[in-house]
This record gives sequence, C-alpha cells and structure tokens, in this order.
Amino acid sequence: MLIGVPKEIKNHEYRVGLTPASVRELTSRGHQVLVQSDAGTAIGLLNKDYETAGAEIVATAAEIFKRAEMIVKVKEPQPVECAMLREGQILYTYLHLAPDPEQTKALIASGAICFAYETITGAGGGLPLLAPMSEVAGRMSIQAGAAHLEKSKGGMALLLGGVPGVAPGHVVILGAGVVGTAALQVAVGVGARVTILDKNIDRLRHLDLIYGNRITTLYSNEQTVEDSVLAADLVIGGVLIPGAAAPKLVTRAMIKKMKPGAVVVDVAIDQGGCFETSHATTHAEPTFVVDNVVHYCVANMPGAVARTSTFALNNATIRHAVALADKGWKQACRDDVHLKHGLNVCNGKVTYEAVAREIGTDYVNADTLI
Ligand SMILES: NC(=O)C1=CN([C@@H]2O[C@H](COP(=O)(O)OP(=O)(O)OC[C@H]3O[C@@H](n4cnc5c(N)ncnc54)[C@H](O)[C@@H]3O)[C@@H](O)[C@H]2O)C=CC1
Ligand SMILES: CC(=O)C(=O)O
Ligand SMILES: [Mg+2]
Repeated sequence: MLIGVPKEIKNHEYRVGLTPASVRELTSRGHQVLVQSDAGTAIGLLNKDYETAGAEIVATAAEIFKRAEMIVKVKEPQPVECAMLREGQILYTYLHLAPDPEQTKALIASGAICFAYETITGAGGGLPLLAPMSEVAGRMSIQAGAAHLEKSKGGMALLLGGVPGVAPGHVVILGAGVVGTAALQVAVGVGARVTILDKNIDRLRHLDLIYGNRITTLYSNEQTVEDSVLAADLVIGGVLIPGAAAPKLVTRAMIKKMKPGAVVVDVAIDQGGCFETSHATTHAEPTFVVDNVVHYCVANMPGAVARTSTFALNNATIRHAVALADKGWKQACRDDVHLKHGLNVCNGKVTYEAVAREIGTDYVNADTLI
C-alpha cells in the first residue's frame, strides 16, 4: 500500500503520524511510505532518518494527499486537509467528531474511510490508542495547573506542594481513568492534597488500594462535584464517555462560586469539555479567565512534548497501521472488531453511533459497509 504522512498543521503541533522506526515496519513488509519534508525535524526526526527507513520525502501535503492510499496523522484534519481527502482514501488519526459538526460534515463529503484513534478499543478493555496521550496530558495537567496558579499567570499565587508550616494546594480531579490516574500520580508526587471523583467505583477502589489515606476518593454526583470544586485550588477535568460529547459536570454557576484565582484544566476539551465555561484554546494562547477562574483548555496538550508523545503514540498505533496496509481496511475490520470500533465515517456515512447522535445525522452500522 502507498501510505502518506503529512506534516501536522495545528497550532504548535509537532507530533508526527509515523516515526522512522514505524516507517521501517511498513517498508520492510513491502509497503511504500511518503513523508512530507521536515514533518519531524522539530523533534529531531530528520528527513535522512526517514529515508534510511525507506521513506520517500515529498515536498508538499498536496502531493501526499493526492498519491497516498492511506493518510496517517496525529490530529484531526484541519479544513484545508479535509478538502484534500479523496473517496476511498483511508484516514488514520485522532478525529474527536462528537463536538465538531463541521469536521464531521467535511469527512462525510470526502467519501474517505476515516478511523479515529480514540474509539479503537482494546482486547483487555479501554482505549489503547488514546491511553498514551491521556497519560501525557494527565501528567502535564498538574504541571500546567501549577504554573497557572502563579500570580503572573492569573492564579491565586499558590505553590501546589506548600512548604513546611504552610498547607499544600487542593487538587480535585474529575474522572479516574487514564488522565485522572496520571494527574493523580503527579499531584501526589508534588505534595498536593488530592480528591478524585468517578462514577466507576471499581476505579476508585483501585486507586484507594494504591494510595490509601493519602487521597480522598468520592463517587461523582452533582453534590460531590459541586462541594469539591468549590473547595479546590486546581480542578482537572478528565471525564470521558467514549465517542460522545463530554458531560458538563461543572456549571457556570459553580465556576462563579469558586475561589478567585483558582485554575481549571479541561483535558476533556477535545470531546467538548466538562466545564460549561470551557472553549478550546491553543498552546500559543492557552488560557482565558471566567469569573476570576483561570481556564486552561488546550485540545492538543501532548503536542507540547511532541517527542515523547510521538514515540508513545506510535507504540500504540503501528499495529493497526500495519494491519490496514497489509489487508486493506475491509479485511482488517472483519478480522478485528476493536479496529472496526475505530471506524467513525465511511463512504459518506457516520458509522459511530454516539457521533451520529451528537451531530444529529443518520447512523449506519459499519458491518453493512465492510
Ligand atoms: N486535551 C488533550 O490534549 C487531551 C485530551 N484527552 C481527553 O481526555 C479525556 C479523558 O480521557 P481518558 O482518561 O483516556 O478516558 P478514560 O475512559 O480512561 O477515563 C474517563 C473516566 O471518566 C469517568 N466518567 C465518566 N462520566 C463521569 C462523571 N459523570 N463523573 C465522573 N467521572 C466520570 C469514567 O468512568 C472514566 O473512568 C478524553 O476526552 C480524551 O480525549 C486525552 C489526551 C490529550
Ligand atoms: C488525544 C488528543 O486529543 C491529543 O493527543 O491531542
Ligand atoms: Mg469567582
């Protein structure tokens, strides 16, 4: 198969769809790979490394979209990229369609076969192609939150870990999945006081066994969310209902009642966000303030540590990229129900039920298309 890797064009996005090692996995199986010139240069993955792995370096994204049978990316295609997608072309990347009707319509119009990393499931449960970026973003969320608690960044002038004789800051984490667990690990590490909430009691039980009375676990409902958020210095939003828009757990009224100078980091912003006051921001301008609460809502947090993130992402994505290239998308989906769960838009139809529901369009079962 002819596979193409364009350079990412989202704001401050330096990740690459394939590392040179991943290119080698594909070329050694007889596939051809086109990589846009300087796609990885910013993170030390040079054109010559890709050439050594057997790739052809191509000058423009337009040539890649024109020639390749499968496009491998990181972030959701931007409008200019959607316009270059072709009927029958495979797109393998993050999509986050539920809160993004514009992109969904563009992918429907393209006629391309669009797989979303974030809805591919794993044999052992979970979302294995989302997990590595959630680990990165979860860990980063405490770093970002701590930085924005500084006065010069709009925060309440608080050191998260405190010092001897002065109480630490209080971190509240909504969602005890991959993001929540990674955030918890760092928050505990810096010495913060931590409360974590989830509706899944097994997740809370698991964390309670690890951290014991070092943390507080709470079952998530309107009351516990409100009580926790009002007591917090830093709130991390890491809830997810796979494929669907994030539930708005924190209302505008709760934000209004929070401590002045508190910080919220809405990691779930790529699925629309779990704070009613959130809107997506960029690494160039990561925050805005609502009712004296600093909001950090960057939708591609792992892009800031793109070298770590690119390797972590490729570790999780290469297996299905190889299957798609070796077998073609139909056979690869027939052989692997978990990959099939990644199919969001196919032949102009929405094939992921939660996305169809959020966008208000017809849902077509992927089984009828493969
Ligand atoms: N902004 C960014 O750069 C990035 C964003 N993300 C996003 O972070 C979000 C979380 O991802 P993961 O941790 O991997 O998901 P996950 O599925 O591992 O965890 C989500 C957790 O939310 C819980 N949950 C659902 N409804 C809840 C409620 N009402 N109250 C409390 N908990 C609730 C679930 O039970 C689950 O434990 C996703 O939207 C993901 O796309 C992930 C990586 C990077
Ligand atoms: C998952 C996601 O949105 C990201 O890695 O940018
Ligand atoms: Mg306030």
